[in-house]
Amino acid sequence: MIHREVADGLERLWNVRVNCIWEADESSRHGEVYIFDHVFKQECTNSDVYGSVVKPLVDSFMEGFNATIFAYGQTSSGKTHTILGNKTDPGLFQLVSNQLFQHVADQVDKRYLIRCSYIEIYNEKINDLLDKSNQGLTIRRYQRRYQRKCAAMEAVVDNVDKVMENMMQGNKIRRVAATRMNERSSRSHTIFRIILESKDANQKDGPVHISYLNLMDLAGSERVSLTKAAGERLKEGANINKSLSVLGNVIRQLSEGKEFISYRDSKLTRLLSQALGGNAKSLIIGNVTLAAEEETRSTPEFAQSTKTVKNKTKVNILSATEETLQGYQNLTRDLETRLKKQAIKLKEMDKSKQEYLLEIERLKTEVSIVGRFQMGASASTPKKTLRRHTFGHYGNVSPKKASLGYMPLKNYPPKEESSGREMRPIQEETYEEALAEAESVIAEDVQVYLKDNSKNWKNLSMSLENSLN
Ligand SMILES: Nc1ncnc2c1ncn2[C@@H]1O[C@H](COP(=O)(O)OP(=O)(O)OP(=O)(O)O)[C@@H](O)[C@H]1O
Repeated sequence: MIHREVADGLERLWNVRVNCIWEADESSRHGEVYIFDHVFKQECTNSDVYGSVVKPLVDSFMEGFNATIFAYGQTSSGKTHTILGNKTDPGLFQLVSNQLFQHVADQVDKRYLIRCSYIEIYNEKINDLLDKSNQGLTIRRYQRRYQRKCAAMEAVVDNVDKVMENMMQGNKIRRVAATRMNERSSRSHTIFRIILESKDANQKDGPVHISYLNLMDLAGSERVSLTKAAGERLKEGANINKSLSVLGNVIRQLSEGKEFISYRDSKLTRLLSQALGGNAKSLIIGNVTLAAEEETRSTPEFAQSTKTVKNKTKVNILSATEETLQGYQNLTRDLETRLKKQAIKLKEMDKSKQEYLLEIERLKTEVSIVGRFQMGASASTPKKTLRRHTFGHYGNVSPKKASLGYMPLKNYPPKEESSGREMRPIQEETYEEALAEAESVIAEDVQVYLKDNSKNWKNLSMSLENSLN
């Protein structure tokens, strides 16, 4: 029983001993004793579960058999805790990965390639948890093996940390929500798949063994009367219950030896078809709470029906040609993944380019505003003022010339420019030179002005000539 159940003062309604579980109330009309390979008491840890039932399955996986482990049970019964665990009680993810990479390190005469993928089935839609952009995947048969898979991203992993990194990355986007029964209730079924390819290091063209290990955390069945779900949670709950009910039907059909098995009725059963009646060794972990009657009963009943399902398992060996094909497929997949990443990068670069272009445009506008301001300032200053101040003028000047910045020589140097600096007295020859230069400057001005204002050239030349006299 978990903290919430203890805090709510719930009673223990089930008894557990060795490999049996039965209802504490003997008078219950369901007073059946359910017997399994193992029944773990509530004091047991994930490591106890792993050591007893999971490790042998992982051993088979490493020998080349497909394997599937799924956690099944009502909402809040501890499925995610079993698969993910916590710091003090590591989950199957961590324990399986430790075993796998320890095995790989020990086998010096073998070469391995290990990949992993992580998907969720949410409201009957398959989403890639390792690649956010890869959503709504379709299920396909592959390699003439009647296996089904979807084009999820496969990440190459070569140590435990990388497996955990991928798992944590996927968990960040897995659909989880708070319900009345569980603060972090899984709203989707997840499948973490490890693909192991191995071959003899000394045989160049030797056979390749390939096997799949699926670690599944199913969403929990839930009763609306207990969860009080509404809106989106209600829709999710309905989808979860529906897919679990299809799973129950498939198990029943398999256990009754029916010819037609309704795998196609849900995405979950289609993806699980290998694990249920196909080429895989499967382990079902039924999670229950001892504090509920009816909901808890449904789990041992389901688990019991799976016991009669017979799978046909064999080691998967790829021929040399298939290995090559597999290699090409891997290469294509890697390239596709890299292409996708590049496309995302390009998009980002394009975005930054757009931002740069906008910035350039903004700076250009600023420059032109400053330019206009400077032009305006120079337009308001008589163009020749400075030049003429350098040599000054003799005698009186006409009002027009004065407006252009000319001044009588007797006023030279201008008071406002004296600023404490002593000016050189103007010599007679200097004046002659200055006058000659002034005339040439004015002639230049006239030429320029005439060019620009050809219509008014006569008036202007006259006025300039007048002002010089
Ligand atoms: N064996 C355990 N030891 C300690 N805490 C546990 C154990 N099992 C479950 N819990 C706690 O109970 C709560 C519900 O567990 P968990 O989320 O694993 O349930 P679940 O079956 O995955 O639920 P859902 O189907 O709603 O996702 C969590 O807070 C979890 O930490």
